[in-house]
Amino acid sequence: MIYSDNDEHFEVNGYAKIDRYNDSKTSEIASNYKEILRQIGEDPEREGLLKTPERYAKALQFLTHGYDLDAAEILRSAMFKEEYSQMVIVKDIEVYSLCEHHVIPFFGKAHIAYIPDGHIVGLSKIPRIVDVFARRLQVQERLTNEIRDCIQATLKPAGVAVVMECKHMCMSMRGIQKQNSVTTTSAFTGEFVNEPTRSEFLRLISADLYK
Ligand SMILES: Nc1nc2c(ncn2[C@@H]2O[C@H](COP(=O)(O)OP(=O)(O)OP(=O)(O)O)[C@@H](O)[C@H]2O)c(=O)[nH]1
Ligand SMILES: [Zn+2]
Repeated sequence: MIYSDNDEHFEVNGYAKIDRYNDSKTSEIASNYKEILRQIGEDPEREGLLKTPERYAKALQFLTHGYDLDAAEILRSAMFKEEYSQMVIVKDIEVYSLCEHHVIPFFGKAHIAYIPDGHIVGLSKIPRIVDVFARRLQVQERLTNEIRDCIQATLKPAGVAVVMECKHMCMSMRGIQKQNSVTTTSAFTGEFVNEPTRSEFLRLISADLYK
Protein backbone atom coordinates (compact mmCIF):
# COMPACT_ATOMS: atom_id res chain seq x y z
CA MET A 1 0.00 0.00 0.00
CA ILE A 2 1.38 3.36 -0.96
CA TYR A 3 0.35 6.01 1.46
CA SER A 4 1.58 9.31 2.67
CA ASP A 5 -0.47 11.72 4.70
CA ASN A 6 0.82 14.53 2.50
CA ASP A 7 -0.28 12.95 -0.74
CA GLU A 8 -3.17 14.47 -2.59
CA HIS A 9 -4.41 10.95 -3.25
CA PHE A 10 -3.74 7.64 -1.71
CA GLU A 11 -3.55 4.42 -3.56
CA VAL A 12 -5.12 1.50 -1.80
CA ASN A 13 -3.77 -1.89 -2.74
CA GLY A 14 -3.66 -0.90 -6.40
CA TYR A 15 -7.40 -1.52 -6.68
CA ALA A 16 -8.68 1.96 -6.25
CA LYS A 17 -7.04 5.27 -6.56
CA ILE A 18 -9.28 7.02 -4.18
CA ASP A 19 -9.53 10.69 -4.88
CA ARG A 20 -10.84 11.77 -1.55
CA TYR A 21 -8.29 14.25 -0.33
CA ASN A 22 -9.36 16.94 -2.73
CA ASP A 23 -13.07 16.72 -2.38
CA SER A 24 -15.46 18.59 -0.11
CA LYS A 25 -15.21 15.81 2.47
CA THR A 26 -11.78 16.95 3.60
CA SER A 27 -12.87 20.54 4.14
CA GLU A 28 -16.17 19.54 5.76
CA ILE A 29 -14.54 17.14 8.23
CA ALA A 30 -11.75 19.63 8.89
CA SER A 31 -14.20 22.42 9.63
CA ASN A 32 -16.16 20.21 12.04
CA TYR A 33 -12.97 19.05 13.70
CA LYS A 34 -11.80 22.64 14.14
CA GLU A 35 -14.96 23.20 16.16
CA ILE A 36 -14.27 20.08 18.22
CA LEU A 37 -10.79 21.40 19.00
CA ARG A 38 -12.41 24.60 20.30
CA GLN A 39 -14.90 22.54 22.32
CA ILE A 40 -12.11 20.72 24.17
CA GLY A 41 -10.60 24.09 25.11
CA GLU A 42 -7.91 24.31 22.44
CA ASP A 43 -7.07 27.19 20.16
CA PRO A 44 -7.22 25.84 16.60
CA GLU A 45 -5.49 29.01 15.40
CA ARG A 46 -2.28 28.38 17.35
CA GLU A 47 0.66 27.41 15.20
CA GLY A 48 0.87 23.72 16.12
CA LEU A 49 -2.81 23.13 15.36
CA LEU A 50 -3.21 25.17 12.19
CA LYS A 51 -3.05 22.17 9.86
CA THR A 52 -4.42 19.64 12.36
CA PRO A 53 -8.07 19.71 11.21
CA GLU A 54 -7.02 18.96 7.65
CA ARG A 55 -4.54 16.28 8.77
CA TYR A 56 -7.25 14.72 10.90
CA ALA A 57 -9.73 14.78 8.00
CA LYS A 58 -7.25 12.96 5.78
CA ALA A 59 -6.28 10.48 8.47
CA LEU A 60 -9.93 9.64 9.17
CA GLN A 61 -10.61 9.10 5.49
CA PHE A 62 -7.62 6.79 5.29
CA LEU A 63 -8.68 4.87 8.39
CA THR A 64 -12.13 4.29 6.86
CA HIS A 65 -11.15 3.75 3.22
CA GLY A 66 -12.52 0.20 3.32
CA TYR A 67 -15.98 1.53 2.47
CA ASP A 68 -14.73 2.25 -1.05
CA LEU A 69 -13.34 -1.20 -1.76
CA ASP A 70 -15.02 -4.40 -2.92
CA ALA A 71 -13.55 -7.41 -1.12
CA ALA A 72 -15.17 -9.98 -3.42
CA GLU A 73 -13.69 -8.25 -6.46
CA ILE A 74 -10.23 -8.38 -4.87
CA LEU A 75 -10.54 -12.14 -4.26
CA ARG A 76 -11.94 -12.77 -7.74
CA SER A 77 -8.98 -10.97 -9.30
CA ALA A 78 -6.62 -13.79 -8.27
CA MET A 79 -8.51 -17.08 -8.16
CA PHE A 80 -6.77 -20.03 -9.79
CA LYS A 81 -7.96 -23.53 -10.65
CA GLU A 82 -5.91 -25.96 -8.58
CA GLU A 83 -6.42 -29.44 -7.17
CA TYR A 84 -4.75 -28.75 -3.79
CA SER A 85 -7.26 -29.74 -1.15
CA GLN A 86 -5.45 -29.36 2.18
CA MET A 87 -5.82 -26.51 4.61
CA VAL A 88 -4.22 -23.19 3.57
CA ILE A 89 -3.47 -20.91 6.52
CA VAL A 90 -2.33 -17.29 6.54
CA LYS A 91 -1.65 -16.36 10.12
CA ASP A 92 -0.49 -13.31 12.09
CA ILE A 93 -2.11 -10.79 9.73
CA GLU A 94 -1.95 -7.36 11.34
CA VAL A 95 -5.36 -5.79 11.86
CA TYR A 96 -6.04 -2.11 12.55
CA SER A 97 -9.63 -1.04 12.91
CA LEU A 98 -11.82 1.51 14.69
CA CYS A 99 -14.45 0.51 17.22
CA GLU A 100 -17.81 1.83 16.13
CA HIS A 101 -18.83 2.77 19.67
CA HIS A 102 -15.99 5.14 20.51
CA VAL A 103 -14.16 5.58 17.19
CA ILE A 104 -11.00 4.53 19.00
CA PRO A 105 -8.61 1.94 17.55
CA PHE A 106 -8.63 -1.75 18.15
CA PHE A 107 -5.79 -3.77 16.72
CA GLY A 108 -4.23 -7.20 16.73
CA LYS A 109 -3.92 -10.23 14.53
CA ALA A 110 -6.09 -12.34 12.28
CA HIS A 111 -5.46 -15.99 11.44
CA ILE A 112 -7.34 -17.21 8.39
CA ALA A 113 -7.63 -20.61 6.75
CA TYR A 114 -9.59 -22.21 3.97
CA ILE A 115 -9.76 -25.64 2.37
CA PRO A 116 -9.82 -25.28 -1.42
CA ASP A 117 -12.52 -26.97 -3.46
CA GLY A 118 -11.24 -26.54 -7.02
CA HIS A 119 -9.83 -23.03 -6.63
CA ILE A 120 -7.07 -21.40 -4.63
CA VAL A 121 -6.67 -17.65 -4.16
CA GLY A 122 -3.55 -15.48 -4.37
CA LEU A 123 -2.22 -15.45 -0.81
CA SER A 124 -1.85 -11.68 -0.59
CA LYS A 125 -5.55 -11.25 -1.31
CA ILE A 126 -6.40 -12.61 2.13
CA PRO A 127 -4.71 -9.80 4.10
CA ARG A 128 -6.05 -7.37 1.50
CA ILE A 129 -9.65 -8.30 2.26
CA VAL A 130 -8.94 -8.15 5.99
CA ASP A 131 -8.08 -4.49 5.41
CA VAL A 132 -11.19 -3.89 3.30
CA PHE A 133 -13.39 -4.80 6.25
CA ALA A 134 -11.08 -3.55 9.03
CA ARG A 135 -10.76 -0.05 7.57
CA ARG A 136 -14.31 0.82 8.55
CA LEU A 137 -16.11 1.45 11.82
CA GLN A 138 -16.42 -2.03 13.24
CA VAL A 139 -17.04 -4.39 16.10
CA GLN A 140 -14.63 -7.29 16.21
CA GLU A 141 -17.39 -9.88 15.93
CA ARG A 142 -18.82 -8.43 12.70
CA LEU A 143 -15.34 -7.95 11.24
CA THR A 144 -14.61 -11.63 11.88
CA ASN A 145 -17.87 -12.77 10.27
CA GLU A 146 -17.57 -10.47 7.26
CA ILE A 147 -14.14 -11.88 6.38
CA ARG A 148 -15.42 -15.45 6.71
CA ASP A 149 -18.57 -14.78 4.66
CA CYS A 150 -16.70 -13.03 1.85
CA ILE A 151 -14.21 -15.88 1.42
CA GLN A 152 -16.95 -18.50 1.60
CA ALA A 153 -19.26 -16.77 -0.89
CA THR A 154 -16.54 -15.85 -3.39
CA LEU A 155 -14.04 -18.71 -3.37
CA LYS A 156 -16.61 -21.37 -2.43
CA PRO A 157 -14.09 -23.50 -0.53
CA ALA A 158 -14.86 -26.59 1.54
CA GLY A 159 -14.52 -24.45 4.66
CA VAL A 160 -13.25 -21.17 6.08
CA ALA A 161 -11.84 -20.39 9.52
CA VAL A 162 -11.13 -16.95 10.95
CA VAL A 163 -9.68 -16.29 14.40
CA MET A 164 -8.97 -12.76 15.52
CA GLU A 165 -7.17 -11.55 18.63
CA CYS A 166 -7.38 -7.81 19.32
CA LYS A 167 -6.69 -5.20 21.95
CA HIS A 168 -9.31 -2.49 22.22
CA MET A 169 -7.92 0.92 23.10
CA CYS A 170 -11.37 1.92 24.36
CA MET A 171 -10.85 -0.67 27.11
CA SER A 172 -7.26 0.30 27.91
CA MET A 173 -6.80 4.08 27.60
CA ARG A 174 -10.31 4.96 28.83
CA GLY A 175 -13.33 3.25 30.36
CA ILE A 176 -12.44 0.13 32.30
CA GLN A 177 -8.69 0.77 31.68
CA LYS A 178 -7.59 -2.85 31.48
CA GLN A 179 -4.21 -2.75 29.76
CA ASN A 180 -3.66 -6.41 29.02
CA SER A 181 -7.01 -7.87 28.07
CA VAL A 182 -7.23 -9.41 24.61
CA THR A 183 -10.48 -10.28 22.85
CA THR A 184 -10.63 -13.42 20.72
CA THR A 185 -13.36 -13.99 18.13
CA SER A 186 -13.79 -16.81 15.67
CA ALA A 187 -15.96 -17.79 12.73
CA PHE A 188 -16.09 -21.10 10.88
CA THR A 189 -17.84 -22.65 7.91
CA GLY A 190 -17.93 -26.08 6.30
CA GLU A 191 -15.29 -28.58 7.39
CA PHE A 192 -14.00 -26.23 10.12
CA VAL A 193 -17.29 -26.49 11.98
CA ASN A 194 -16.36 -30.05 12.94
CA GLU A 195 -13.52 -31.86 14.66
CA PRO A 196 -10.80 -32.80 13.87
CA THR A 197 -10.39 -30.05 11.23
CA ARG A 198 -11.08 -27.25 13.68
CA SER A 199 -8.51 -28.62 16.15
CA GLU A 200 -5.89 -29.00 13.43
CA PHE A 201 -6.38 -25.35 12.48
CA LEU A 202 -6.18 -24.17 16.08
CA ARG A 203 -3.08 -26.27 16.68
CA LEU A 204 -1.35 -24.91 13.55
CA ILE A 205 -2.04 -21.26 14.36
CA SER A 206 -0.67 -21.81 17.88
CA ALA A 207 2.48 -23.53 16.62
CA ASP A 208 5.53 -21.34 16.23
CA LEU A 209 7.16 -23.08 13.30
CA TYR A 210 9.61 -20.32 12.53
CA LYS A 211 11.42 -20.00 15.86
N1 LIG B 1 -18.89 -6.71 21.53
C1 LIG B 1 -18.05 -5.70 21.28
N2 LIG B 1 -18.05 -4.66 22.11
C2 LIG B 1 -17.19 -3.67 21.84
C3 LIG B 1 -16.30 -3.68 20.78
N3 LIG B 1 -15.57 -2.53 20.83
C4 LIG B 1 -16.02 -1.86 21.90
N4 LIG B 1 -16.99 -2.53 22.53
C5 LIG B 1 -17.79 -2.25 23.73
O1 LIG B 1 -18.91 -1.46 23.43
C6 LIG B 1 -19.51 -1.15 24.66
C7 LIG B 1 -20.25 0.15 24.60
O2 LIG B 1 -20.93 0.21 25.83
P1 LIG B 1 -21.59 1.50 26.45
O3 LIG B 1 -21.95 1.21 27.88
O4 LIG B 1 -22.68 1.98 25.53
O5 LIG B 1 -20.41 2.57 26.34
P2 LIG B 1 -19.49 3.15 27.51
O6 LIG B 1 -20.32 3.80 28.55
O7 LIG B 1 -18.44 4.01 26.86
O8 LIG B 1 -18.85 1.82 28.10
P3 LIG B 1 -17.45 1.56 28.82
O9 LIG B 1 -16.45 1.24 27.74
O10 LIG B 1 -17.72 0.36 29.69
O11 LIG B 1 -17.09 2.78 29.60
C8 LIG B 1 -18.39 -1.20 25.69
O12 LIG B 1 -18.66 -2.29 26.55
C9 LIG B 1 -17.14 -1.50 24.84
O13 LIG B 1 -16.19 -2.30 25.54
C10 LIG B 1 -16.33 -4.80 19.91
O14 LIG B 1 -15.60 -4.90 18.93
N5 LIG B 1 -17.21 -5.78 20.21
ZN1 LIG C 1 -14.81 1.23 21.81
